[in-house]
Amino acid sequence: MDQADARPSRPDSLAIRTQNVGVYRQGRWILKDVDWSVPSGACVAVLGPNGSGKSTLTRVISGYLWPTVGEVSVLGEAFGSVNLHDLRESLRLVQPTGLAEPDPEMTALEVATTGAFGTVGLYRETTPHDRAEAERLLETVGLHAALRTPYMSLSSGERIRCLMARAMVRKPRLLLLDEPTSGLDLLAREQVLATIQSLHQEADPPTVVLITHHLEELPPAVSHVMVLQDGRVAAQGDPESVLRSDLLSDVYQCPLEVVRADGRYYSRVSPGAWASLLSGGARA
Ligand SMILES: Nc1ncnc2c1ncn2[C@@H]1O[C@H](COP(=O)(O)OP(=O)(O)OP(=O)(O)O)[C@@H](O)[C@H]1O
Repeated sequence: MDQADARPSRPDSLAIRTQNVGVYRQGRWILKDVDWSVPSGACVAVLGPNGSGKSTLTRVISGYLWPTVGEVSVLGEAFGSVNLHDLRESLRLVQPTGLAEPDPEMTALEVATTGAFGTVGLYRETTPHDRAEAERLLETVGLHAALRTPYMSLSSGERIRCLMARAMVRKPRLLLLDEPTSGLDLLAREQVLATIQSLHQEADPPTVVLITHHLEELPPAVSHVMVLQDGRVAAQGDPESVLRSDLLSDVYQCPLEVVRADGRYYSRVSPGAWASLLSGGARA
């Protein structure tokens, strides 16, 4: 099995290891036989269509869902023998919408600064170092002009970049990005991808797991891709070996051609295929 390239800083350690992980719900396996190893410091992607199990796997990795079977280790700690609360201090999950919605009246800088303690309200004192780090990260993600802008006035793309800056304030060792480009227009999407790429180029970067439906949304930093299909691993390995037209046509049940340019990947679907998509050739 192919594994993602290790970064030189921590070449020997695995950020994530799952063995035979399965989640059984309502009479079926929504994840099954998931074996996955992610070296520390790598930027990896989990790719798959709707319902393939991406969010379920994310919840397992972040310790919010206990698998029915299998072993999970995150940041070298085996689930079952680690205090998950302590472990979560070292990881951050970023989602466009979620339970952890910031107070809309807080400024971008205040929201980013709350990353110092992992909650979304300014419930604790922050240090000048936390604020300086939040400001630096907001500049890194291209929000230097929006430091004093209320969160509610930020665009969707700016909000997600603000949340990514927030997630980085305390230098997490694992950063989970769950469909960060969902609902964004082209410019906002590209700004988020540029942000992922630049955060990965920070000194001693966290391991990044990017969850997405679309191969267009993989920045060149991604060194390993796992493709999920119906809760199973359809393929995993380096992007070039995994992002193949035949494989993805099968996974997405749509005849597509994968095009590669400048370290990125794109899917092309010919209008000639549309008739078959509407006549039972694709998912109902
Ligand atoms: N608690 C549950 N009980 C039963 N089925 C569930 C439960 N949670 C998720 N599922 C099902 O498991 C499958 C995988 O769901 P999941 O949300 O992990 O997929 P996904 O790849 O993240 O999908 P999407 O891209 O649409 O967000 C789906 O068919 C979903 O309906």
